[in-house]
Amino acid sequence: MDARFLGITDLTEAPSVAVVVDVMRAFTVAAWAFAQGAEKIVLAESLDEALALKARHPDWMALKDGPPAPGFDTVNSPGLLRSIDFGGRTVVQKTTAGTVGALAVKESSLVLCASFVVAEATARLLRTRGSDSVTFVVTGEEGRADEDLACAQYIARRVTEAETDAAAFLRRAADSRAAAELAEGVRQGVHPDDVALCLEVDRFPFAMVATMEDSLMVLRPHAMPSPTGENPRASADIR
Ligand SMILES: O=C(O)[C@H](CS(=O)(=O)O)OP(=O)(O)O
Ligand SMILES: [Mg+2]
Repeated sequence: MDARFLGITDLTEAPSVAVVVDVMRAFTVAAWAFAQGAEKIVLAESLDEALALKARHPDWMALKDGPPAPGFDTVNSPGLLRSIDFGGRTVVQKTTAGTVGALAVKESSLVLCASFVVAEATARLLRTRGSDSVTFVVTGEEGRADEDLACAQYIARRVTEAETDAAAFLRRAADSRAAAELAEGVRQGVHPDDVALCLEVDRFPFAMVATMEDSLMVLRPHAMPSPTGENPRASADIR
């Protein structure tokens, strides 16, 4: 498999297959929202769009990064999300890096959103699909965020080498600037467990597939049962 690793601003055209990586924290949060029962996540272009969507659909739940804000139900923190019941709800998510990266490749024929918690399911989906060229969008720090790059490289390796050891990749993520900022309270809307939750490999047995639905980019879980026969809920169509 030919793997490219690009920052959001390096994208000159939509790749055919894109894996958008945001470990800290957007796509760890998205996975937790699905684990807590969310039906789908609408990736919003802006805070105003997120609030407008929620105004149009009062039963939807909106989340943003940074501190809590009026109109938003919660923030971009896996530790805080863990105690929320999203059963059957639609979540609208807007963050600084992750959601922007996904929207940058909305023309791609396959868009997966990923982090360590869905690494194996993401790799398995790419393996199953037989993609020979995959562009990993490293969303943080203009493509240099080491937690995102390490995760992207881990998933890429895992597509071809199922036994790849995660330890060195996780160490880089643990040593990243994002991890330090979360731990030191530089970032807002943080739970003390956030970094640890972002570093859990294969916590969830689903990949996350984003498709365009009525002009909105919508993320859904895509069950990737393991060879041992687990059969997690939910799926999304892949074009
Ligand atoms: O919530 C996050 O960790 C970041 C935003 S910031 O760096 O804290 O301002 O957003 P993400 O898009 O999840 O990287
Ligand atoms: Mg990030």
